Formats: sequence, structure tokens, C-alpha cells
Amino acid sequence: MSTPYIPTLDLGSYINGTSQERKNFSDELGRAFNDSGFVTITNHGLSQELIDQLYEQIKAAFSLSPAQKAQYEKPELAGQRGYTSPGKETAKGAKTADLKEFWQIGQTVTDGDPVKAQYPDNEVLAELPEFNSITTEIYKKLEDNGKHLLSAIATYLELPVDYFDQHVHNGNSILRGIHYFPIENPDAIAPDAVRAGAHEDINLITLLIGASADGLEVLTRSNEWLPIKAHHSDIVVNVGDMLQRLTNNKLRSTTHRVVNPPRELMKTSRFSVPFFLHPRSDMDLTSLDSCIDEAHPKVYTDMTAGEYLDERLREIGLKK
Ligand SMILES: O=C(O)CCC(=O)C(=O)O
Ligand SMILES: [Fe+2]
Repeated sequence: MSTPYIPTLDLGSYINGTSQERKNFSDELGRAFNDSGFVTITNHGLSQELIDQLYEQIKAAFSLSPAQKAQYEKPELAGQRGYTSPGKETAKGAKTADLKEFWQIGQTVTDGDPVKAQYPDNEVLAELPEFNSITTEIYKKLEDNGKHLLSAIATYLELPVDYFDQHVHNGNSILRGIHYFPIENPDAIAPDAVRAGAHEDINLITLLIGASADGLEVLTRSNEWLPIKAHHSDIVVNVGDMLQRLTNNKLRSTTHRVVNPPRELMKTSRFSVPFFLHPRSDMDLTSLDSCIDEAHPKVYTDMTAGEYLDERLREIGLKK
């Protein structure tokens, strides 16, 4: 998956490294987030066996009948938990909905934190008991990896290493299993219909487990679409709009999309599982003073993470 534009970093060298190795990791991660906004990480502690089990469960969940899936689709939850059927999410600024369906799993609060009251319960799939345990395990592992990455970013930004900890503890993160369904008749879809229209992610950072097929593309600084090869064992990490806002554009939330397959593969599915790392909704996203100066005047209005998420869910059609 590695291209010079999207460097590969060893997360193990940060988690278990010497102070020099940790410093090097922070510098390289910061540089990549400042440049392309994307990195690939290895040594993330998710075994291939666990990733395979995850994909097995995700595929099984999408294979349920439309009536079974409909039991888990709750419009009042704005797609934030359970199942969302095709045609519901449209990339910001696009006219035609993405060619996808998805499941979303949210935070499980177990330590008595009153923030629990803000989160709807996860939908429990009665048909697939292992779906619930495996997705929860993956959620926790990706959340842990995300916390390490944010502490490395805090160091890069010359903030205290634990700057993000209180904001992401029991944060509003989402694990999303996506099925880009087969396109049975390519001539019958709208000319602008794509698997995922060009967009930026809403959250702080996204950790994306290697997809089942190619199709993900990243918009480079020279305005070219760079394909990212799908590798099951890698995790691709990118900056989202909340971190871009907080850093007044120092870290870049890079535009990406998922293109339709070539004609001979139109009738095949593509599965992917991003983890959108969100803070608690009361986190203040006001740009850091250290990221504002004469050359970089303040760009964004002040908002909390909760206010910003609400605005964005309306823009993509999930919240009415
Ligand atoms: O499916 C993928 O590879 C990427 C999905 C994505 O960008 C998203 O859901 O925000
Ligand atoms: Fe995305």
C-alpha cells in the first residue's frame, strides 16, 4: 500500500519504543498529516485472524434479508447506530446518494461515566451473536490505537502528551462496516452515482482497516486522484475535519472517494470498515492559538464537536 506520498509507519515503535523512537514517530506522523493527511500503519496489534473474523461477520450481517436488516434501521438515530439502507447518505455537495449500505457501532460505556446518557445503545443483532462481540473488540482495539496516534500528534503540536485523553475518553467514535453492493446494471444508475462521493471525514482521525477490494482514492496536493491499494492487514489513517479545525489547517483533512469498479467487476461487492474517532461532544474545537499567526490567520468559527457533528449529519442527509 505504501507510496512515498503516503508513508508507512510502525506503531509498535511508538507504543514500545525508546524516547527517541517515539519522537521520530511523532515527527513523521505530524509531517505526513501536514502533507498528504494520510499514513499507513503497521504493528497495530490487530491479528489477521481477528480481521478475517470481522469481515466474516460484516459480510454475514449484510447477507441478512432486507426485512431482517430493516429491524435495525432507526431513522431517529440518524444512521449513528444499527443499519442504514442504500440511498440514505450523500456526500456533502453531491446530488446523488452513495452506492452503499452500512452498519454503525458506537461507544460502550462501562465505567459509570454519565456521558453514557448521551449515547443510544448499540443495536444487537439477534441473528449473529458474534457480530456484536467481534465488532466491540475491534472498536476497542482501534480506539486504543487512535489514542496512541493522538498522543503522538499532541507531541508534534507541542501540546502535553495527554492533551486529547480527557476528550476522547468514552468519546463518540463510530465503527462503520460498509457494503458497496454489486452494480447489476451499470446503465441503470445515475451518471454521477459512485460508491462514495469525494468527501472529507467529519471526526478527529479515521482508522481504516484494509478493504476487500481496490477503489479508494486520495486527492493529492497537485489535484490528482491517487489510488490506494487494498491490503487486508494494513490500517490507513487520515485526518478528519475536526482535527483540521482544531489546528487551523496545519493538519489536513484530505479529500478522498471510492470509485466504481471497472466494468468487468461491476457485479462484485466491496467491503470496508472505517473507525471514525470522535471526541466527546463537549470538546471545544476552537483553533489552537499556537496554530494561528499572521501567515495563518484563523479560518474557522468556534464550535464544539457536538455542534459540528450535528451540522455535518444534516449536510449529508442522515439527520433531518
Ligand atoms: O471504503 C473506503 O475505503 C473508505 C470509506 C470512507 O472514506 C468513509 O466511509 O468515510
Ligand atoms: Fe471517508
